[in-house]
Amino acid sequence: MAQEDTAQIGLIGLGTMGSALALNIAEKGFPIAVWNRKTQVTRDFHDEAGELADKVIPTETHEELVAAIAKPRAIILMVPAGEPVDEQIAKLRPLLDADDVIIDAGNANFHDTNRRVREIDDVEFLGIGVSGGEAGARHGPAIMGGGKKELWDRVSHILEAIAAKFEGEPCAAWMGREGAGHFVKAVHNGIEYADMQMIAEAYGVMRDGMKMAPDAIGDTFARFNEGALKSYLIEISSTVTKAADTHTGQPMIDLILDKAGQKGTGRWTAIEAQHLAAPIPAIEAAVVARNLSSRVAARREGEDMFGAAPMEIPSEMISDEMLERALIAGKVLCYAQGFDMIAAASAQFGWTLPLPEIAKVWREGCIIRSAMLDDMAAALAEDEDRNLMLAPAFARHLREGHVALRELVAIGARFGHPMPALSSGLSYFDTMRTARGTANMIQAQRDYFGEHGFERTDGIEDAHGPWHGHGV
Ligand SMILES: NC(=O)C1=CN([C@@H]2O[C@H](COP(=O)(O)OP(=O)(O)OC[C@H]3O[C@@H](n4cnc5c(N)ncnc54)[C@H](OP(=O)(O)O)[C@@H]3O)[C@@H](O)[C@H]2O)C=CC1
Ligand SMILES: O=C(CO)[C@H](O)[C@H](O)COP(=O)(O)O
Repeated sequence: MAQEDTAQIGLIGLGTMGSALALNIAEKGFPIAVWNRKTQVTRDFHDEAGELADKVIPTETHEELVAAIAKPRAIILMVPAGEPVDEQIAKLRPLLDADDVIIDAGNANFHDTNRRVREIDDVEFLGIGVSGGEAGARHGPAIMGGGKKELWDRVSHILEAIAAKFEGEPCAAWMGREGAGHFVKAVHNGIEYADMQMIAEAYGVMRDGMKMAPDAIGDTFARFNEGALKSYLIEISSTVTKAADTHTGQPMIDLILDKAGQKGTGRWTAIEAQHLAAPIPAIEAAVVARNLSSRVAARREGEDMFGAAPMEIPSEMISDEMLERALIAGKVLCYAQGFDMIAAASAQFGWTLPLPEIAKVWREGCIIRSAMLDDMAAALAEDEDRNLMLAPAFARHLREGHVALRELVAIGARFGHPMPALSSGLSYFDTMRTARGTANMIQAQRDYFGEHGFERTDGIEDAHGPWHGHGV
């Protein structure tokens, strides 16, 4: 086939995600012009594109890139969030026409996307969340779009073509105005953090409490993946636990330092949840767990002083089945918290975020894809305002799973296995089924020291206690 000389779309940033996305776009039949900061990367990318090379137009300047794309142009940015995005926008703006659109497909902070939508008045701008890692970007990611609907409609034929499909339906949809797509992607990543942390906690129980070898742990995760837990994260947990290091032949997992990295999306979700007063304790606990994991030296000092926390758990007290049931309950609670936060943002920002559609988009392609998501989409379509834990299908999982979750968390406390996400999930569950909580004590204390007032159970509002000589 002859080399195309006009591209239907452009892409900046041929790193892990950008290169995979560009090949996916080319493979779906859309000629694409590409540019990368290091020019050699662009040349190598084109040289290595194989039979897709004819659909890839390598360019070495922004001017060349812009000239290679059919009008009205669409250019995807796939560079690190923050300054690199602003820099690329600044370079492109003088070269583009008013109806051209820059599409930031990285993991931007949605506040930055809101700002860019407001500030960029000479070209169009869309912010889209893309999930699925390298393999997803190459063969079908989940895509969460944000910005003007008419702009989304203009490029959606390309985005839907490259997206993952669930029973033929593209996992790509418009979420709402401004930074709505990046917001939904951030919450996706928050759920991802919590789910990963819960799996890591179960792994810790198997490794240190049940003294299981990595291969056996991998087999257990593989078994979990045949039931209600079926999901990408459980599947890859099995794969990574069973892999051997090519240099030493030892289990790879044993050679990885227990210090988790993070690029920001989980933290942004936790921070935003506080602004929204949206309760997402399992997600927050997962962010804290990553932060704590980085305190390697301090943890070693702690172990030297107090002794290692995790102890072997008597075999009659623990089982695979308990772990599986606890993880099922935990997983439901991760998603319930995430969707609750999305609903809170929808109300706060006036975005009308489409909750059932979000669950549908997450059914394939993304990192948190799971067999539960189709049922979640149905439950949210039935009643968007109901917390997912109250929907019959998920209430059933929780009825069956919370006993195991409770036993596991109790065992964790007794035998020194930290379970920040699982225990936060349990605590959330218990709080959410306690009609009479204990915040009356908080209110009494606030009123005592600050005359803050409280609402009485008999309906009297802005009441005060008798502590300083006056009541009601
Ligand atoms: N990796 C993943 O699983 C996922 C990542 N994302 C998001 O996608 C985006 C890209 O991530 P990823 O592909 O993993 O990152 P990589 O580090 O693999 O690639 C980064 C790319 O951005 C370019 N770049 C870096 N800094 C600048 C700059 N200042 N100006 C211009 N170009 C720059 C690099 O160019 P050069 O070759 O010249 O260094 C490279 O092409 C990020 O926002 C990330 O959060 C989203 C979903 C999943
Ligand atoms: O968006 C992603 C997956 O959905 C990226 O892989 C992201 O980098 C994951 O977050 P972190 O690096 O903080 O673990």
